[in-house]
Amino acid sequence: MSQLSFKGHTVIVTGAGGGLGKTYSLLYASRGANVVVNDVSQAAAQKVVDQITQAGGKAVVNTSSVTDGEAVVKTALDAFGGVTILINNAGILRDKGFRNMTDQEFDQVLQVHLKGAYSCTKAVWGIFRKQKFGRIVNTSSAAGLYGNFGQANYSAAKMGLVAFTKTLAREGAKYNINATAIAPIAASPMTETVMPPELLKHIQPEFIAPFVAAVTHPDGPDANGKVFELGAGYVAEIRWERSKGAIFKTDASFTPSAVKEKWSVITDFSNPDYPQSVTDFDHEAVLETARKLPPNPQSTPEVRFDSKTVIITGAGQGLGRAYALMYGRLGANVVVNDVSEKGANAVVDEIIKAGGKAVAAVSSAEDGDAIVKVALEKFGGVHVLIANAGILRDKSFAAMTEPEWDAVLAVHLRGTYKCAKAVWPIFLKQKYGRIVTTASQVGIYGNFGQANYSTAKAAILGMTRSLAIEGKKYGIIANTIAPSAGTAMTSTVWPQEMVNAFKPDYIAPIVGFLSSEANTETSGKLFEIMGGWAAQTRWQRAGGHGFPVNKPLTPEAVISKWDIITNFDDGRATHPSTTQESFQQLAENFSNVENSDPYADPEDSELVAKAKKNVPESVEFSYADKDVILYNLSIGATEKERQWTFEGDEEFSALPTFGVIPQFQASGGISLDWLPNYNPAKLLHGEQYLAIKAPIPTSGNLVNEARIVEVLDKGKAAAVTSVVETKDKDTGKVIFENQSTVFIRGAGGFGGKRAGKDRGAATAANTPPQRKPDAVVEEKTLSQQAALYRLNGDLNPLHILPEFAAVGGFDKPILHGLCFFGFAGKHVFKSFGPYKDVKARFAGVVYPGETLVTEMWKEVQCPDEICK
Ligand SMILES: CCCCCCC[C@@H](O)CC(=O)SCCNC(=O)CCNC(=O)[C@H](O)C(C)(C)COP(=O)(O)OP(=O)(O)OC[C@H]1O[C@@H](n2cnc3c(N)ncnc32)[C@H](O)[C@@H]1OP(=O)(O)O
Repeated sequence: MSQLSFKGHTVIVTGAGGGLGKTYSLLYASRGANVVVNDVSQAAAQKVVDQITQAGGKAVVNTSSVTDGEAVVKTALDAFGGVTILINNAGILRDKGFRNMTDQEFDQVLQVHLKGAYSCTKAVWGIFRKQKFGRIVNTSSAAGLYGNFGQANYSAAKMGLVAFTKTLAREGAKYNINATAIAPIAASPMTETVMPPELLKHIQPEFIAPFVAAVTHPDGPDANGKVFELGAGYVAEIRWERSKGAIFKTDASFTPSAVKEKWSVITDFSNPDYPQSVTDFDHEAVLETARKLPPNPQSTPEVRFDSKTVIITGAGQGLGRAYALMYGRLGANVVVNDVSEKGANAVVDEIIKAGGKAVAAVSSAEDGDAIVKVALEKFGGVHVLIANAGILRDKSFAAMTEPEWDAVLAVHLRGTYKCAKAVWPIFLKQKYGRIVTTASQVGIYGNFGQANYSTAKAAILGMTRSLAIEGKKYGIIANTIAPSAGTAMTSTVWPQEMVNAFKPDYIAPIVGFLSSEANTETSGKLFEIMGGWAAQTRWQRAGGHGFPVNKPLTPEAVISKWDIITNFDDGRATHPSTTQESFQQLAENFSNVENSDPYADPEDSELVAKAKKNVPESVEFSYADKDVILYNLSIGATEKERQWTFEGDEEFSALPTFGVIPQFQASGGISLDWLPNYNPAKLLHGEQYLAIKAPIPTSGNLVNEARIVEVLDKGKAAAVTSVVETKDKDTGKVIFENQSTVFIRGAGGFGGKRAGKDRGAATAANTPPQRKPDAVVEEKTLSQQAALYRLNGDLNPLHILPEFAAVGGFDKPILHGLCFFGFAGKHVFKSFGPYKDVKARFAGVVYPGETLVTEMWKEVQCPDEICK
């Protein structure tokens, strides 16, 4: 495809003073875009702008904080009169173990990554809608997708951006606004602080920028709402994969013990789904199945919470209330948190009346310390945290106000953070704790009108995964649920019928099992739950494509491999569940070095280098049974050997050395007239190597690719070796590899190198063992052997015209090298059976009618590990 141009586009790149942002800016500018280089460092941004303008590009500096999106966009409007592409790239790190992370460190990271992306996107959104074009790239991270040690803040922000992207994609689609999330691994001033230099050299930002350019170009591939992992030349899409899940009867037998009994069904991914949105689910079928089920079998001992103290936030009604009542029934000390004193007290009364133990903790979920204080004062400890509190402020992104964004993020995300933070030291100390946080299907798949809510919910998932990792060795287990239940919150958006069918009571048992002592294994996982159905959801990653690391990557190259990057169905898809697993596949690409000219050799003279570069067109070879029979006959097969001479024989086959025939026109067609004093009559076949890589078909269409691999100057003569790969034309499967050396007398002395490289089996020594041969076959060739062999395709007059042979220095025509090669190959086959490769040096000429003697030794090669 022709080079993508960004002429007429204005691109805002945030955090563009270094690393990825700088690389994006340079690439866009080199492709004709106007670039707004945003960075809080004036000096760094100016440097990038200078570099662009010196190269003839157009760019301006903006030093506003990304949380002031209006100011960033104003620079674009002032300088270039518009904006078409926004790359939300700015970011900071404040890595800390969760125990030591300060609120400030948490807030700062969320502020720059999440609020920054929100603010800049908000500022371009109206413009994009009006002009009916816009491209947005949000920068996520593997740490967000999978969680990471010491990055609870960063994981939250980065996972939040995934859902933000998915919601923007839904809302922007009809305005031709596309949003894409990337999880790049690249060396940058930010990663330099956390990664070893050895690693950094492999993960250059230049491998990321072409992808970003490709997905933001108007003619780019469809990446709207999609998420990609990329780095070190490797690129793959990831998507959600959901287990079929388990269905429970929604009666009194739906308990945590019943959930335990069916846990392996919930987490069974043998027949998964790939939902695209919150609506990709057959509610009615689930309810129908649930209704018909017998009471749920219970595991023993019963899952209970005696002497465990459980904090539930937002427990005055809905889901939180259902949880509180369940825990009360199962023996727990229940701390009922709610902002509503009335709501909290009512639930406490209900629990106590039923014989349970409970206390109200009336405060905002953001005041985690106050809630934990109540638990400690009343019950002397805390073992379980169910972070459930939440609010909705649904609005289309165009209409959403900053307070609406902030309020939702504060209650859901900061509330969950503050409560987790408050219980964390207690959990660490007692080496026990269970956390269940609340995401939403909206946070998994994105949803129209819920940019704030989906972002907050996904952020909770990212944070929880980091907590699961950090808590592991302290017996702390943390999971996230995405419940759909009829609650006061959902009743504003759901029809009444659905609210009734999806009772909060049907979520509680799953939460109960996850938060119980009985759950010792499941941590950092995500579950979708509703109406008696529960399933696990995880990432699936396409097999992806590894671009060669020694070649600059281009947007065009990315687009050319789009089908592979986004193909989940070619059997190569994986399920990374940690940053380490995610990174492994990227790291495998470190060694993906493509030799643009695999046969180039720095020692080659200009003459030779030029000859090697001259790659002939591929040559096709079609053949039928009779070509096989002719070949077999021409190397001495008889009418009695019907497997070689009668096409109707059950074992009809080609003799193994037939492998030299399909390639002959390709290797023989390589031009040699560039050699000094080249005379075709002086050419002799010097050596042949044949590898048989697949069963030999008795007819077919093959295709041959030939290259010169080596040219040696033997003083008086030249020795030229070619390599030919023969493939099945339809399947591309390699069937033969040949390496042929021709020896051209009188064409040497051109100043080339004398000795060749080790090409493995193709340059194997030809010295036979000292002992007597294990087998000897003698066979007389026919006087017309060469005349017959010619018909396989080598029409060299050397083998038929005495006058031509005379110029070559022979008093009569000589036999084709490959003819007596075939005889010898047949002798080996008859004596020892099939072989996979064969190498010969033609050390002397053979005249038709002479007798060939093949002496054979069977050598058993002892593998190193046995013989050492
Ligand atoms: C399929 C792909 C396309 C192929 C197209 C082929 C078209 C066909 O139609 C052509 C043919 O079939 S011709 C018939 C078959 N070939 C022959 O009969 C050649 C027999 N060999 C000879 O005559 C000599 O070995 C001879 C003349 C080759 C060499 O003898 P000398 O000149 O005496 O060489 P010597 O002094 O022993 O060694 C000089 C350097 O050359 C290397 N060498 C020797 N024999 C070689 C050989 N057969 N192949 C490759 N290299 C060879 C030596 O190792 C030596 O190298 P160095 O000096 O670096 O040690």
